[in-house]
Amino acid sequence: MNDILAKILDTKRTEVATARQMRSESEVLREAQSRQDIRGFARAIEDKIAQGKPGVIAEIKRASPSKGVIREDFRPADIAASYACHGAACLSVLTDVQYFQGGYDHLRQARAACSLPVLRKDFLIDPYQVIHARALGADCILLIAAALAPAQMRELETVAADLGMDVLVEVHDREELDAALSLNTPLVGINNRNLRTFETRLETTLAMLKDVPAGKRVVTESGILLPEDADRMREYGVQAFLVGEAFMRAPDPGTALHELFFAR
Ligand SMILES: O=C(O)c1ccccc1NCC(=O)[C@H](O)[C@H](O)COP(=O)(O)O
Repeated sequence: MNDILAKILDTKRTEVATARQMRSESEVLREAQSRQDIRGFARAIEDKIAQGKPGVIAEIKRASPSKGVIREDFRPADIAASYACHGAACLSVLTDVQYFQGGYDHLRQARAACSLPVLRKDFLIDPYQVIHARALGADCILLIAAALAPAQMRELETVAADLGMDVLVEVHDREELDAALSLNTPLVGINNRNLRTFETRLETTLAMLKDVPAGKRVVTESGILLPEDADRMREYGVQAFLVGEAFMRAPDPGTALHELFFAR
């Protein structure tokens, strides 16, 4: 239990137990089901790609365990609007408080500021959190294969699908990919960052591409910092990207998105 992922998952178990005491799952479910405002997340990525553009999932995060505080001037609504203006397909919003200084309000504010679909970026281990994601307004959830058994992932995917949400399943190695491929979702995120050691290598995506079957959409995640990084991925046929730090460190995150993907 000495790696950061194990520590985060411990925190999540406590958070879920506390949340259940504060508000029952059936009450949160009623709120989630009453929302009629789902935005197609996978669809938005495919639409961009069909237009010959990259499908960029632009992240909103203040801090991370590996980098500490990344952005001091942190206004989720302004950041979301800037991403929307500069060609993002979707948003990814950190809702974890303890390790990423995220929050539920960040998701609410970002989503209200634009019409882009939103991923709840958090460490989901329990149906309660999936239902809560929709109640907050999320259009997609993240399932991290390093954190979940295959049967758990399938259960959480079913809960998400019943609420109309898409799923991005995240893997870092071949074994996790095999587990992820048992899900229905077409969205397979290959995280270039090892969540236990923080080592980040773009070769992680490139090495695993050949193992992803046709019909799945690879999203390369983490460590895309320079236009050359994006170009390298495109040369190998990768068309969907999840990017955080490169945008969050820039004075205007949307301008940084434009420069990374559209300036040449
Ligand atoms: O980034 C971390 O330190 C981290 C630690 C433990 C679990 C997850 C972590 N990050 C989540 C991500 O993978 C990134 O937020 C995402 O892929 C964007 O990466 P980047 O463009 O490098 O900010």
